[in-house]
Amino acid sequence: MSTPTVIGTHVEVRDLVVRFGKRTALDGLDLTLDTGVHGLLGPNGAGKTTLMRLLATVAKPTSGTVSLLDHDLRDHRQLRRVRRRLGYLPQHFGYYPRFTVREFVEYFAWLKEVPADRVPTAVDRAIERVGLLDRADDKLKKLSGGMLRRAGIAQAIVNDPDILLFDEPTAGLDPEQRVEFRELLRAIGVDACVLVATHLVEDVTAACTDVTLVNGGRSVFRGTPEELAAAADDSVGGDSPIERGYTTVLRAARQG
Ligand SMILES: Nc1ncnc2c1ncn2[C@@H]1O[C@H](COP(=O)(O)OP(=O)(O)OP(=O)(O)O)[C@@H](O)[C@H]1O
Repeated sequence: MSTPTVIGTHVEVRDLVVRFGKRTALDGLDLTLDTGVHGLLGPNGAGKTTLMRLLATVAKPTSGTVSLLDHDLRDHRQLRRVRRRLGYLPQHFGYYPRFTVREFVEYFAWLKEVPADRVPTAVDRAIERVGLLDRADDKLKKLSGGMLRRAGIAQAIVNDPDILLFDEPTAGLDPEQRVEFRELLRAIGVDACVLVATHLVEDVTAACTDVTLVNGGRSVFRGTPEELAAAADDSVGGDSPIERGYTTVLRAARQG
């Protein structure tokens, strides 16, 4: 069956709760996302990775609903269709060290059921977009940390996904690569829904169309990077307006 070309809402999350024993990671989170580059900010333990894992369909909620591309994830066929249209770079990703960059990206093309005749072109294009073509035949174990991250980005984009989830994608990238990565985000975000969890507010300012701030498993702010910067209280410390806005909103949320 072919992939539907008409896409409604990309991500629709309602009253999402995730508990690990007594610990509540997500506490009634609501989120709707469509095309664009969406930043996900929040302090350590806020629930960002938990949310990413749910959207990547590798974990299930305790309660609440997740709808992706208007598909019901409880139905196996719909889930499989959605997975073909997803890209995910986890915070810590596993890989076979003896795979070359090309083999690694090809493997994900196969997992995403990219048609066999399109695989070579899709793999080359993904590797080229992260600037690793000259290292395409190197084994992963020979790459630097930043290059490995770029190989991780290449696997996430190889199927030209409609929903792209990046968890801390710029960790380990050098400044030039970070700038290029943000350009890549902006280009992909024209047609796709890109969600980027990060601690680097510069990434949000430079690349995101909007930002969601989570704290204690709840969304405490949603707006443009400019609106977050405008929320800043002058008495709050920080090196940039958006850092001050982030701290101001967070403190207000903590005070209830
Ligand atoms: N597998 C797990 N078992 C138990 N608790 C977990 C598990 N995964 C996450 N948690 C808890 O859920 C909460 C949210 O964790 P999560 O990793 O989603 O936060 P985060 O916002 O991604 O944090 P960070 O910025 O440090 O990466 C934390 O309190 C964490 O300890």
